[in-house]
Amino acid sequence: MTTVGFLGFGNMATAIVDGWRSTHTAEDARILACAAHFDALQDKAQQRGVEAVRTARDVVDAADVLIVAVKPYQIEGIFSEFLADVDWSTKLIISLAAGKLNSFWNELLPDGARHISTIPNTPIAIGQGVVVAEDAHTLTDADLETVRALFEPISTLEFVDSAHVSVAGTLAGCGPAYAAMFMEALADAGVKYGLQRATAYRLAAGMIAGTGALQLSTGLAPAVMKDAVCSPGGTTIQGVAALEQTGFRGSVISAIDAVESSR
Ligand SMILES: NC(=O)C1=CN([C@@H]2O[C@H](COP(=O)(O)OP(=O)(O)OC[C@H]3O[C@@H](n4cnc5c(N)ncnc54)[C@H](O)[C@@H]3O)[C@@H](O)[C@H]2O)C=CC1
Ligand SMILES: O=C(O)[C@@H]1CCC=N1
Repeated sequence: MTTVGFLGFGNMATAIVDGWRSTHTAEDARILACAAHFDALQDKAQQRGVEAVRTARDVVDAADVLIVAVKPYQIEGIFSEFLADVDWSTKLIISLAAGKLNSFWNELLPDGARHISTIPNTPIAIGQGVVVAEDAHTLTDADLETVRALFEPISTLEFVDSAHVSVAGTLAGCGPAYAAMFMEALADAGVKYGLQRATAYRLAAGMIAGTGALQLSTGLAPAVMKDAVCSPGGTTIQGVAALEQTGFRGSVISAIDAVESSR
């Protein structure tokens, strides 16, 4: 039986376990987790059939697959407590930490450590995530099969070269926040015109889900999809023109710029 250990059990770790539970993935694994506050962890873990343990060292010692789900800036401090005392070649390490790539892990861990850097996103909680994985890693073929077995049932797993893994992770990993803001703005507009908020959310979310599914299914360029909605002299093009006046596309690109320049 594989033991999967979560170092940190916050938003992303719980989303992954929720995704596994909703897709009957990793059902025969023992799953354990630690967090900064044991009492709060116990509730979250118990609800999900996860064993709560007190320290990072407890997780590391028990885990065959170690999922690093603490904030990126915490990693070195946490690992320094036991770095020299662990046989890292016995562990498959999956990092979720934004900005901590293969080169970081190569420097932190001794030769022979088996690690891969990924950036998941929150829709993984319902089995519809995107996981960006760096194509430079130190995993064996068998380890890669394990990564696929854990992530493919709950996400689209996309391997990206080291030079582009950061922006890919930003687009897919931070993107749900921006998509949620778009949904909120559409709903606010609906409410402004008298729609019930719950109705407005259903409409906005269904529209975004359907538009994404249409693109994935047809492979159409988003520009073509937009043109198909804009009849000549029609109403949608009025909205397109208004969005351009306030720099809609430029705003989105600036958001990605802001994330990338903060790394
Ligand atoms: N939230 C998201 O949408 C995404 C998050 N990530 C990455 O996932 C990682 C976790 O992010 P979130 O889950 O959002 O953060 P979070 O703040 O929700 O969870 C962090 C967890 O680490 C625990 N923790 C803090 N100090 C600890 C310590 N000394 N020892 C053990 N556990 C400790 C906290 O108690 C908490 O359970 C980050 O590295 C982030 O870059 C990556 C992609 C998307
Ligand atoms: O904002 C964050 O730090 C994480 C990284 C990717 C998405 N959320």
